[in-house]
Amino acid sequence: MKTIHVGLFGLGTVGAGVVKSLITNEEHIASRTGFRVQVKHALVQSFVKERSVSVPAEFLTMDAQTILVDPDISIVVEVMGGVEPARTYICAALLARKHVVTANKELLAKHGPELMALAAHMGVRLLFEASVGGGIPIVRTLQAYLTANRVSSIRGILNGTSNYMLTQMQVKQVTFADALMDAQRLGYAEADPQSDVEGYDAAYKLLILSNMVFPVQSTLNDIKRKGIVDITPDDIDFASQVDCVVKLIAQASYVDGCVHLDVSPRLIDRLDPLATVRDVFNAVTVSADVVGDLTFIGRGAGEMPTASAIIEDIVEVLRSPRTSVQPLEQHKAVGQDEQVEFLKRKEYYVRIDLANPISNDRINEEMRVSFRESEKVIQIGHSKHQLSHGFLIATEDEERILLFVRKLKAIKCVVFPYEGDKLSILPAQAMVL
Ligand SMILES: NC(=O)C1=CN([C@@H]2O[C@H](COP(=O)(O)OP(=O)(O)OC[C@H]3O[C@@H](n4cnc5c(N)ncnc54)[C@H](OP(=O)(O)O)[C@@H]3O)[C@@H](O)[C@H]2O)C=CC1
Ligand SMILES: N[C@@H](CC=O)C(=O)O
Repeated sequence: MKTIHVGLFGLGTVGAGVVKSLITNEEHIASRTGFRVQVKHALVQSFVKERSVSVPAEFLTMDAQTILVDPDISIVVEVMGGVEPARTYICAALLARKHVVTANKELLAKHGPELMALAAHMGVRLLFEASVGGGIPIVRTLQAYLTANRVSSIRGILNGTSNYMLTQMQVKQVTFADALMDAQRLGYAEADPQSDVEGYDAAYKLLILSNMVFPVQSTLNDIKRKGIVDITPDDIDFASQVDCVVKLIAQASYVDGCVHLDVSPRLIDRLDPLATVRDVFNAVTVSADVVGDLTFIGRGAGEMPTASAIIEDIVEVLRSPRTSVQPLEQHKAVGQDEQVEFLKRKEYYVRIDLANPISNDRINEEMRVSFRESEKVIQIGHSKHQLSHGFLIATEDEERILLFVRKLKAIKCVVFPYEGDKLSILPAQAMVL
């Protein structure tokens, strides 16, 4: 039986998971593919760092050339993260006619088209299942099993760290900082966790999916992005008062020849299927013209789920060293900044943090002058000392929310979409509870 030698760029959380599972499942993979798959070298930055997998000293290298010039290594797995030097090493591997498997969403979101073109030119494969949704097989499903469908939207939870943190804050009442530390300890967070909590990571993944299914090529600049950094336990509490939960939702829609991309926290109804997606789980609903809606759910981050996606890509290379799927023909986006009418948000969750306590009478008075009778406002809660107030507001004009906030001399205001149904069942008039 032939042995396939793999070179790893990186031996952190994901790299260690790949090594462990290739060892554990070596016989199983051999029986299913007819190949033995073994990692020969791993590129690291330190020889002395403690690792979750024990490897012989000669296995590690700090010189990328050890992998790049080794003729035995036919598949390179890039799990180091970041743009450089990952991009340079991947290009060098492709130029050396090695297949590349990567989990690097940031690199793909920023340089995906050029790397894919290089792989196609060199006649080798560049696979990236692990870059979106951790262990969920969403990338190949979209590429290979929805080719005859036209996709109209993708909506989901694409960042395991944020979802884990929001769940911990909701269920165990832990602070934002403690929840983040926990996510880092569990290996879910990026090396720079700002990428997770500021919504960049989810935006990279949304862009990768969007560019696979829509005929218009988008860039990171086309994404409206907001992360969970401003979310407080009060938001989670106010959300529960109206049977909602806070989730970081990534959404891509293709309407009238334009792609609309948005990553933001949202108050979603607790009966929304995404509301039950907890902890590190991710979920993606794809809507397509022939098949209808398909929902995928699974662990979106962590050592083993991500290793699973990488190994399935390695197996895919063994089965099909030449791609059989034609990429979608795309044209560049033009004039996409105008949101189409039905995508415009009209219902908002608003939290106002004030420097001094304020009475409900005063809030009521400001509301009367700030909002029209046709607009709807409910106060859904306030913190113990009335310093933090939560509202649901239905308005055609987001500016009026800011005007209302300014009148209260608030020091901080958080506004994001509300997707529950409490406002729709109210009569059209401003009111305070
Ligand atoms: N963690 C997860 O759940 C998931 C991660 N990903 C992606 O997978 C990739 C890896 O993530 P993860 O394993 O968590 O990251 P880690 O930070 O745990 O590991 C990174 C590894 O790369 C090595 N490395 C980094 N920079 C260099 C460099 N310049 N030269 C040599 N070696 C380098 C590090 O070496 P050393 O150990 O010596 O420091 C380390 O072994 C990232 O792109 C991430 O976005 C994708 C899906 C899920
Ligand atoms: N940091 C990422 C890791 C997987 O892509 C996440 O939390 O989702």
